[in-house]
Amino acid sequence: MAAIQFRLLKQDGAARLGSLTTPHGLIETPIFMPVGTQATVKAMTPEELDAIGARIILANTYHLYIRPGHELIRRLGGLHRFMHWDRPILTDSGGFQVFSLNELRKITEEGVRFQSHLDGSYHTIRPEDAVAIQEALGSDIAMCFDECTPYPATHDYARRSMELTTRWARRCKDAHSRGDQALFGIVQGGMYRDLRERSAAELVEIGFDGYAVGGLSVGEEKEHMYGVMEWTAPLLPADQPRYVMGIGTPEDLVEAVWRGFDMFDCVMPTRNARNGMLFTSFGRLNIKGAAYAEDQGPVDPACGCYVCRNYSRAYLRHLYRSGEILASRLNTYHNLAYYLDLMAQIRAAIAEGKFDSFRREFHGRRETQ
Ligand SMILES: CNc1nc2c(CCNCC3CCCC3)c3nc(N)[nH]c(=O)c3cc2[nH]1
Ligand SMILES: [Zn+2]
Repeated sequence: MAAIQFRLLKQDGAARLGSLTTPHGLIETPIFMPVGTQATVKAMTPEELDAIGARIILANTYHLYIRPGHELIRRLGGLHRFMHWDRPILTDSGGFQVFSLNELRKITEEGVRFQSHLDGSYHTIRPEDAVAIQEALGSDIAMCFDECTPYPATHDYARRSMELTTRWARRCKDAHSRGDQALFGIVQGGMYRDLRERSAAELVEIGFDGYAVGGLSVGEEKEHMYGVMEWTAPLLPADQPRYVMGIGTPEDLVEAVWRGFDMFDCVMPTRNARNGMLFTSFGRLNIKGAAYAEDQGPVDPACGCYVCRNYSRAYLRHLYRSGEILASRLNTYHNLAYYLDLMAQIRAAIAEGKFDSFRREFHGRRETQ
């Protein structure tokens, strides 16, 4: 049987309510996927992730290849056992990380040659290697090895980059043989409609278990980001998952769902938490602000999470200013709970056919505190 089964349960405009069945359990979509780069969602235990409703998390091929090594993880029973997470895992192929972590990298037809960001040793990752690493890790969903086209890029560069990504996608599919693991293609093409349409068509022609849209959230203006989403989503099979990579803020999530996407990942809720930036139903809140020094209220009165039920803004501000480890833990817990609860609200709105009014109301009540 196929590694995953996607069922489209309801449409509300372009927004979709779906369910994704994987070997490690069922996922309701639209879904936000917490990022766990080095086999951990920073500052959170798997039990805490489960308690706030996380149903799939991300890990990264590049980081785990560099340290501790994918063969070690294979020998120890795979990534689920290694990190004590028995729900679905999606691994990114490392393309984006190689480009963003290593100035000294060289892209050739064969693959990418780069120096380890840890010890400077030289490595080459080819599409076939990226697939083999993900098979060793045993993630439920693997991503093709792609080039995330930088922004800005000329049409000519974006075309050549997209064509390379398509040739690499073909090689990834030919190399992929793990039957209980899905493989997603990644649409590229920069900010050019003709290239995005070609990339989507070429990947659908090759045939994958799901499709991601890459090359976004790389510094482009919002209208470019939303434009690419609008052009691309309708070209991807309606009965398969659509994942837009590296997205995004709560506002971006609502806009991407509205344009027909099902899966999202972003480091913001976890990374911003460690910097004291908290997400709430009324916008962002900077917990180190002096205004909160004696504020006995919760981060967000509308949030029912463990942190908002038991700790005051004053206490969280104290922890953060004191550099306490608990500051990262509680801030991360709340931010992820907020993101996951937002997705639950979005799913409920689509189920009731009320996503349009949800979207208007959502944007209407937000500004940074
Ligand atoms: C933040 N913006 C952004 N992220 C992108 C990412 C990374 C998505 N997040 C992966 C997790 C982070 C570390 C562990 C896995 C992209 N990844 C790929 N393969 N291709 C992109 O075009 C691609 C494009 C992206 N744009
Ligand atoms: Zn909360």
